[in-house]
Amino acid sequence: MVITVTLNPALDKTIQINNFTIDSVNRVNSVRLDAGGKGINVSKVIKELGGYSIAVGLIGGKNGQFIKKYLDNLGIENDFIELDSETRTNIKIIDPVNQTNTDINESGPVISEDSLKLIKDTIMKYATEDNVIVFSGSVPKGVGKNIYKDLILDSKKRGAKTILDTEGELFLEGIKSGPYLVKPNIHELEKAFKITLRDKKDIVNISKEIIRYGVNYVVVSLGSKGSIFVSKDIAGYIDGIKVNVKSTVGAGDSMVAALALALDRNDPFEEGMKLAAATSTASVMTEGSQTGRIEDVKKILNKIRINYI
Ligand SMILES: Nc1ncnc2c1ncn2[C@@H]1O[C@H](COP(=O)(O)OP(=O)(O)O)[C@@H](O)[C@H]1O
Ligand SMILES: O=P(O)(O)OC[C@H]1O[C@](O)(COP(=O)(O)O)[C@@H](O)[C@@H]1O
Repeated sequence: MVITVTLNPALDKTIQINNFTIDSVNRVNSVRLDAGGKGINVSKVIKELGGYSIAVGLIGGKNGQFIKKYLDNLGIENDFIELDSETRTNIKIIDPVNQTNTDINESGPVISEDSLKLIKDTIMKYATEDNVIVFSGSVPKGVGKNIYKDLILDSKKRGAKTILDTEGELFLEGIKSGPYLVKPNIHELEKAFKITLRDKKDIVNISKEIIRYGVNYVVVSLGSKGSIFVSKDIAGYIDGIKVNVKSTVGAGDSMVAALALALDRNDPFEEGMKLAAATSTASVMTEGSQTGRIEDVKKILNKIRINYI
């Protein structure tokens, strides 16, 4: 089974504005609200792909209740620790005219030591040989940068497979614990290592450095340009597929969802990679942080080709 961990969930508020302009008054065309946060998005996509997951995390206030209800309505099992403070709201401004996506993400509430202990205990309850645990997204204020590293080490000790999708110091610390798979996007990689990645060769080289920490697979997403995957023995890329883009929010989460599901089913890695490419492509065809549609995933899957490097 897949367990998704979202320490900093969000109510995603997607606002559509034609010709969005900073330093000016903008008029809103439409607003939609979705339960968000990276792990929660992963659970939503796993459900759409016909899989099963449990969403674990910290929620609070009205936004937290909105998220819980949203998941309950979708039939996604969840095991949240409830906080006194409010879950954040993340604003996504979509401009269909200029084809831009602007994310304004709040940092989230302050977490007490007691709540942190409760969530750690909850995660460890699920850290067994049968489970794949996905750790993704930012963490709320007051939570140390080594949180993912510690949780991954403890989960691995108990036999669970782990996936890490985060950025900055959380990523740099996290990889030291040797998660089974990591999925940075190219910008996150450049920022974390303070380097410029000019071509595929540069991406493969930095991925090999990450593998030295005991990571089995590094999957680097390149937005509309597709993705690159690297393990100790193989490296390959999948070109991006041109589609009608409605919102890129949650594209990376869709990729992680397919990879987690494939890992849980013991599918060959390359099959999981193809599903990840198709699922993430389908996700950009829907509005807000909604998942891609399974019919689109199936159609796109036929077009996905792996090119070995
Ligand atoms: N504009 C796009 N057109 C087609 N596919 C896209 C587009 N943006 C993202 N994707 C798909 O989603 C995957 C993840 O996107 P990316 O933006 O790199 O992730 P993240 O959301 O983590 O930043 C890409 O590898 C690609 O398969
Ligand atoms: O935890 P972070 O890094 O602030 O990200 C949270 C945001 O990321 C999302 O999960 C989308 O992530 P991706 O577009 O990278 O897949 C939103 O739903 C949410 O608002």
